[in-house]
Amino acid sequence: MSGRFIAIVGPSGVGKDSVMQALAARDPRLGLARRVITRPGDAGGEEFDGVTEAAFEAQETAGVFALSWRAHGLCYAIPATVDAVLAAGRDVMGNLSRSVLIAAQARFARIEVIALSADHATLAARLVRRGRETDAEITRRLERATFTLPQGVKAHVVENNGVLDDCVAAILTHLYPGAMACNTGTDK
Ligand SMILES: Nc1ncnc2c1ncn2[C@@H]1O[C@H](COP(=O)(O)OP(=O)(O)OP(=O)(O)O)[C@@H](O)[C@H]1O
Ligand SMILES: O=P(O)(O)OC[C@H]1O[C@H](OP(=O)(O)O)[C@H](O)[C@@H]1O
Repeated sequence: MSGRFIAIVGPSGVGKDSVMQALAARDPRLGLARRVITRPGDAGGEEFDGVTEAAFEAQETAGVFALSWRAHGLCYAIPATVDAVLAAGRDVMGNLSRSVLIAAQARFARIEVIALSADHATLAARLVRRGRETDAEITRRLERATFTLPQGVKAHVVENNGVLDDCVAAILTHLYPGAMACNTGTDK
């Protein structure tokens, strides 16, 4: 059976990248899709392929992306190379925009949507502490926090207000019910 594409979604600052990195470190069954983004490659945060807008559009036209979308003035994509990993039966996580979920459900034969949530004050404090965006950009990101999931999207909602490990454990239990999560790291 093919693997599942695990879409990790939620407002900016909710912890999508942190949770995905922790999941990948905790459980070798979970791969991580490396995104293509029109953001300077040294911006920090997740590992991604930074490209110019012209290069992005050329790759998009050439069909090398499984999914692509625009948000926060940037272009984002999940490369179609994930198909080979899924075909080999491996689950792969990807950080997606909530706006691309209908397309994602159509694109992948098996998909799980994990919607992370955190309260507004927590999101704001995290974005300021992370310091990747300007104050104005942070304000715009927080305004988008209430974006609702498109109708027809079936998501499993997991809170990430508290300890990251609790959120990670809840996701592993949902993805692999009844099975012991493989723990290759150390519990904190
Ligand atoms: N459970 C947590 N407790 C404390 N800090 C956290 C937790 N989860 C994430 N953070 C911190 O919050 C900040 C935002 O997390 P992260 O970049 O993973 O969010 P994101 O959802 O991927 O955001 P964006 O969509 O803007 O990329 C980071 O600095 C991260 O270290
Ligand atoms: O608000 P929505 O549309 O759900 O998410 C929009 C985009 O915001 C985040 O981008 P980044 O990782 O902060 O650059 C997400 O990863 C997504 O690509």
